[in-house]
Amino acid sequence: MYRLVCVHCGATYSPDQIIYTCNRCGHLLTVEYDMDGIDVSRNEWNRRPLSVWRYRELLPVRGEPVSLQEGGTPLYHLKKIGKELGLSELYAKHEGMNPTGSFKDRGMTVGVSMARELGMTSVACASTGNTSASLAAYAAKAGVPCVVLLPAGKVALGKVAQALMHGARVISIRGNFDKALEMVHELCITHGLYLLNSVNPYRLEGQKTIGFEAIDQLGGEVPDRIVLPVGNAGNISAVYKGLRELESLGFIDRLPMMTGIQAAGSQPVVKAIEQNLEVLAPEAAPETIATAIRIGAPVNAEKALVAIRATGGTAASVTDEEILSMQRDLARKEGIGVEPASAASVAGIRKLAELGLIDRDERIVCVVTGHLLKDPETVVRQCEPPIEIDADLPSLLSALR
Ligand SMILES: Cc1ncc(COP(=O)(O)O)c(C=O)c1O
Ligand SMILES: N[C@@H](CCOP(=O)(O)O)C(=O)O
Repeated sequence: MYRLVCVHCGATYSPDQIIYTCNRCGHLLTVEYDMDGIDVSRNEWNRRPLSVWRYRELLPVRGEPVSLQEGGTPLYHLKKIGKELGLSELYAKHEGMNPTGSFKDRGMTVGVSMARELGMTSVACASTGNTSASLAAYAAKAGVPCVVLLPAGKVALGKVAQALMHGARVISIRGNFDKALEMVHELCITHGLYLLNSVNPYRLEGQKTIGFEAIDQLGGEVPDRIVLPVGNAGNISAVYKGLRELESLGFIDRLPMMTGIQAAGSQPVVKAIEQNLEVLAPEAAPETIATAIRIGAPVNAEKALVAIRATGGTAASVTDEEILSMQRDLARKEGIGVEPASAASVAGIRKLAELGLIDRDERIVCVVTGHLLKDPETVVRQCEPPIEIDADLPSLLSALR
């Protein structure tokens, strides 16, 4: 049993209402379960395969989900990078290993399943790329038409390719992501499409399972810190919400310090934390090589600020050069291929460690959110091109010298 509750004024709504913001105050809604009615033990969860659906008692879907086998992503111990930073317990949870290559699949399996349960017959989103790739795939699986709005010229090639190939109607707007989200929200309200951006409370339920899995992979131990790249701030809010639920079930007895990392050219959440603002000041012209987090007015900011402050966490920004340098280090020292936005979480930890702002004994889980192949152009620009040679051994030996 659950209901929808406004995160700001507490107004409540029935779970079968198609609603994304509070009618009373305009803020976002969240899913609130009747915790006394949740009947499951940790042992029962541990007997199931590691996957979003291991945690189904804390998810809103009641029927058979629309699933592409999401979750169950690897948690890698970053031994070399950790050693360089003096952090012996540094881990990366590689969300790029989901079916469409990003954490969005955890959200979409739940969001698209709910679309079906609610009787919705078409879905839509705005996207910096990954949300659209994921929604297009899950809409294809569910057999519903899908519309996606992208900021023209600012979406990585692999992501556009995915949305197109999975059969979405792909529209590029001459404007940024924030504008695209405003437009698609209005389209959905006025024309009855189901909105599957992170303003959708059900979608975020799936994303909270990142935190559940990380704890299970650490043998049930809560990490001291969970670090996430922050764009629209849905993911950090979702992980925090999930951990609060585990705490209220008595499955964990403390919360990790929630830590958000943004790009220097797009850092409204970092500024709000640094300046102790109650309400975040949007950035009109966000810019970064990490296009996935090129977002100036994060819609989930209110929840993210609570998550960071309530857990004694922090927020920090990293430059594009720091992001790319960590993308190369993860690839070359650890064998982990991620897109630029994803490298931001580990780049942020490098920065915090170098500034002496974190304890070296901490056990830290960095969420790396999307796969390297999402943005091949940024990869190729950083690397020497292949050498072309004649097809004979002497030419090969000469090239290798
Ligand atoms: C790869 C990647 N990392 C991080 C983010 C940021 O997540 P959020 O918007 O939930 O803060 C996004 C998109 O939102 C993304 O696509
Ligand atoms: N990075 C995201 C942008 C935010 O989308 P949201 O629906 O999670 O808020 C993307 O991939 O589009």
